[in-house]
Amino acid sequence: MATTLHFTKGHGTGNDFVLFADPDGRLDLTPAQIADICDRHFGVGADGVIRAVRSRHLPEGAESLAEDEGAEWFMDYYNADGSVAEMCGNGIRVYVRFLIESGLAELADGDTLPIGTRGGVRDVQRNLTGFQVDLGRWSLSGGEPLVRARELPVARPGLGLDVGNPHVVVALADEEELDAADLTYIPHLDPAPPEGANVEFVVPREPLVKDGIGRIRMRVHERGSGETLSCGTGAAAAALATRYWAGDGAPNNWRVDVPGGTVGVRMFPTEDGEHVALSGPAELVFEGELELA
Ligand SMILES: N[C@@H](CCC[C@H](N)C(=O)O)C(=O)O
Repeated sequence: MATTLHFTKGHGTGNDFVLFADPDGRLDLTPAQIADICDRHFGVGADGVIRAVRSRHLPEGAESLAEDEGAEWFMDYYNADGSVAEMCGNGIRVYVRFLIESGLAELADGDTLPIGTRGGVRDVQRNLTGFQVDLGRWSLSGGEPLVRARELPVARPGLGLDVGNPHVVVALADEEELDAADLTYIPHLDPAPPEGANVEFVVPREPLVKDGIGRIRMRVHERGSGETLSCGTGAAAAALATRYWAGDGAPNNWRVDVPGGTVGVRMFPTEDGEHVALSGPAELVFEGELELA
């Protein structure tokens, strides 16, 4: 029997998502259905699918509620190939906007909305660029795999980081090299992280620091989705890696230019260690209905 799915299409700096509300957790899509929806030729087309479900209806949501009982809503996130991801920095801003505009949640200026994710509860606030999300504590994930991308002259060492999901950041020689990389192919990582990784390629802007703000340009190949116009957690990982490479005195505020626009990254101390926050726009562009097989 066919089911009709009412969906909203949204994006954050061109990283695009199909969102739908399933408050009681009745509509668990299969990986094949998600891949069909995300197909840019035969489906709606998107980098990922986000289901809005109340945390109490999912086992992972129960963990979110144990962490923060205010995390009523869970961001059930899927990559374009149907695989599950722990977190999505652009997606969570778009998700919060979707919750607000659907009348499912409220968020006044200065207030915080905690959202359950597989990477832990994430706090979202409004800000001048749209929304800011505290991505929580970050860590070096220990690996420095050699990364080889098509059309690049040599393999380069990457830096593994965890910002709730896994990333490997690679510094390239210059903008020419960044433009030349063919990210329609999955970059080859040696050794390959068992859980896979999103791979970010970065170059500094000239100058790297202006008015106290670090500036980089980034392209990304996302695990499970391919090259995207932006990746929020990837931008955070790229800024953290660049600050790490720059050494003492490097700034804690960064502007990351991606093919779909610009996002902001900020590192700040908290009682439980340094956190990294991401800010940027969140747009809802159209609504539609589709028949699920
Ligand atoms: N586009 C997202 C990241 C989505 C998940 C990622 N592909 C993964 O598998 O970890 C972002 O904006 O952070």
